[in-house]
Amino acid sequence: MLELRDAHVVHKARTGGLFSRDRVHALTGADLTIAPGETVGVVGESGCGKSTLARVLVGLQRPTSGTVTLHGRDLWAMKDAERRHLVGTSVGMVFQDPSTALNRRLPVRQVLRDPLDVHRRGTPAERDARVRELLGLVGLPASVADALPGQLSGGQRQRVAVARALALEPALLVADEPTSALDVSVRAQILNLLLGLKERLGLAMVFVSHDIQTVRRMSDRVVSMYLGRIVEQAPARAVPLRARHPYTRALFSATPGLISPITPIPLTGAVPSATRPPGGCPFRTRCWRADDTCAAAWPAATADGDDHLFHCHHPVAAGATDLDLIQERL
Ligand SMILES: Nc1ncnc2c1ncn2[C@@H]1O[C@H](COP(=O)(O)OP(=O)(O)OP(=O)(O)O)[C@@H](O)[C@H]1O
Repeated sequence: MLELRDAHVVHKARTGGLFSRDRVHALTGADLTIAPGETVGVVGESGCGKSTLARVLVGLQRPTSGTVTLHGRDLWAMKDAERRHLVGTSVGMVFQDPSTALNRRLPVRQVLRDPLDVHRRGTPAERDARVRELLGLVGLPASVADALPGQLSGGQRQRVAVARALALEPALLVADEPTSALDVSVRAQILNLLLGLKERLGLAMVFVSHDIQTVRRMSDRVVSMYLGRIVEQAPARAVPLRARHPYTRALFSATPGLISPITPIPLTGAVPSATRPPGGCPFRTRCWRADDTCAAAWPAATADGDDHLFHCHHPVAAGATDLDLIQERL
């Protein structure tokens, strides 16, 4: 349904609000395919390019190079209006903060009608009916239609944002940190809502989150990113113990309660700057398994069974425990 091929995003770096000569490598050589109905979770430390990947997938960010193909059509080879129509009707996006994502001056009814009006869906009466249907779909009473977003709770606002994303019956929903701006008490409700909608509507979903436990619970496939690179894609049931990339293992071992209460696999040093990512494998400066080979070249993808790809010259053995890796690290 959606395919990225060798997608790169390079930004001009900003220092103190001014552009400098440096370039930020936000996304490097990303290959990713999203099949109908599947949920792909994206994990990685802050600044690794998760949001950039999401923005590229929904056509909000044009890749510096590489292709994005939606329903077999190259997004950036078409006219702007055509692309906006194709993306607008096939992909819904839910952002992190519903307070800024929704127009505060418009009542919810108009927020939800907007995409229907823009894409001229149905008659005015059918659009009103769709607004009522959307509110029901996300578990909100019809009376919410008259409220302004500011009169709603954070959880209700995010439900409205989900409803708006679903207005045109997209086949794919991309959710970038959809719960991180919400109170802990309502996070589970929004996650359950998304899971329910996915089942009910047969949606494919890309789910970006810092919360690794949640990504694992929500996803069929987990994509692990480091410094702009997708380093591994594995079935959610295979992580963490059958993940093969040392970074994926280290990331998951730092999540309390996931495997065992032992200390995480220690990584040395800080994440290098995205303006000067190390050549070869960018993780090599922190990886306990790295050697000269890792500096020489970015490793090609290796397959480990169906639906599992990793980029590593010295992968971890499938099934190695955290304790095995900590001992190896020492
Ligand atoms: N418009 C921009 N101009 C310059 N640099 C940018 C821009 N957008 C993103 N970046 C940089 O690109 C890199 C990737 O950013 P991105 O927001 O995609 O990461 P992320 O993994 O989503 O981070 P977080 O988890 O903190 O949201 C970062 O180094 C970021 O500072």
